[in-house]
Amino acid sequence: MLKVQNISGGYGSTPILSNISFEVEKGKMLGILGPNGCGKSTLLKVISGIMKPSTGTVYVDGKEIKDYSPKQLAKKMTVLPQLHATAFSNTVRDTVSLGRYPHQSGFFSSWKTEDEKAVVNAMEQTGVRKFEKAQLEYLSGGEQQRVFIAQALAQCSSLLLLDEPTNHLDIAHQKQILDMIRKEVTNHDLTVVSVFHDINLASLYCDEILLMEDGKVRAKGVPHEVLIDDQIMDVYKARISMQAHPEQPKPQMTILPDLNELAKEKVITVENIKITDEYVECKSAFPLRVLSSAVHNAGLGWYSNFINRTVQQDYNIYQVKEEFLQYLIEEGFSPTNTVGMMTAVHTKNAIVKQYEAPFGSVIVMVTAGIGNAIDVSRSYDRDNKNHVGTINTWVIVNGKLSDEAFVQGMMTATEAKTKALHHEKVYDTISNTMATGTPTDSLLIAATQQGEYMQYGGPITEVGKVIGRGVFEATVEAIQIYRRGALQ
Ligand SMILES: Nc1ncnc2c1ncn2[C@@H]1O[C@H](COP(=O)(O)OP(=O)(O)OP(=O)(O)O)[C@@H](O)[C@H]1O
Repeated sequence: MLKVQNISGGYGSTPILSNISFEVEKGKMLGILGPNGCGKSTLLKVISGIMKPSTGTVYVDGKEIKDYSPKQLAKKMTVLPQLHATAFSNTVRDTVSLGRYPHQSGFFSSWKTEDEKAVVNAMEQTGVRKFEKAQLEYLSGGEQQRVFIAQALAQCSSLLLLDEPTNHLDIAHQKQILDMIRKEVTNHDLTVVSVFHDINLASLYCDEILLMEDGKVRAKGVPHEVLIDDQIMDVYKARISMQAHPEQPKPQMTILPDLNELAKEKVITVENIKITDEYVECKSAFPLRVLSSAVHNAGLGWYSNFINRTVQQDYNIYQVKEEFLQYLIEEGFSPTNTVGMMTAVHTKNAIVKQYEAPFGSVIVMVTAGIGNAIDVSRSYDRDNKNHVGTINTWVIVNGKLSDEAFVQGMMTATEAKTKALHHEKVYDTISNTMATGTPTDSLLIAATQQGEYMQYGGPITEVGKVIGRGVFEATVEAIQIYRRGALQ
């Protein structure tokens, strides 16, 4: 659909673009990214024919753009430049109707049903029909932007060139406009080339990304191939981290700020752990990075409080999440800053230990109810009912863990727990084989993210050695206490 070949050019004698080549297939959306001043808008001007390159060629549908008449080209291609504050004295409807000019023979003299349909449809899609009689100059920046998007859509061309289309729009309208453009791409084979400043929106909505740097193409490809931490940090000269999107296989970027307060030394010790009749609590003055399978706030996040709450054996497990949230609120815990587990084991049977390591200390907390212990390799033989009996484990590391160290730390802790069950000869009473855990065990790995950086958390790393030993010893002790009949 669009082929850009060896484009170089600039303003006067100042070169801006240098040997740019790429293609966009029909029905695809390409996002152009790059730092301020790298030449994104200049490239759009060359593609649209507004600016002549010093060398190179732009083809649309196999034909050079210079071989199209302006009207023919406007039927093929619509350009939405960056919105600048200007006073427009036109109504919204008239502004959108201007998009139909390539389809007119004499201006407005040949207004047809299909023109009317295109204008109304574009106003409805962009949510501006309610303003159709209003003067454009009285609309907000975001509303004006939507009117210009409607004008571009009313043109009904097969190639849309957009320069920061969501500039000025709030998140609901960013989503509405981009969802709508995406739908046109997917359902009606519209081809889109759009400049973005928001890397995350470009990643979410575009099939491919063209990353520019100093007037050149630094990379082009599908979002996960182009939006790589090191490459983005190098091009934008900013510290960032790429994370997985919760619903789509599209990487999302987070800025990593250089905040001084992060540098202050922060340490967790056994003094931070308090045991009441109702729960074991770890209260920190600062948030820790946590990966857990807890009841409340499972997954990866930052939290300052962890609680392991004792409940009665007849606790109604069907409304656990709602009830736990209510409990946290009543007890004065911040639901968004607390990770919560529950157990039928009395808090007085919790084992809390501190281990010193070369990088700092590690705190381990375990409560072990083994009345429902199972052999995971034989769980297919069981019913699906939940019974009382859970092993809850916390591992709190005074150190800085990578994502893989968090996951490896969980594996190391799980293996240590299973080894403790074997050491204590805990059996699955149904299969009559050695148990490996219980069906409802919870595990939490937390790290202060201060001090020594640890890339790995497996059994022979410094942190893995402490996790392995600590979880094993604490779980053995917790099982022995349980067996002494201390369960309430
Ligand atoms: N009309 C002009 N005359 C002279 N120089 C210009 C003109 N327009 C842009 N430039 C220069 O060309 C370079 C590229 O500008 P361009 O607008 O293409 O960058 P951009 O990547 O779109 O930037 P931004 O992200 O800030 O919108 C900049 O150094 C800019 O100052």
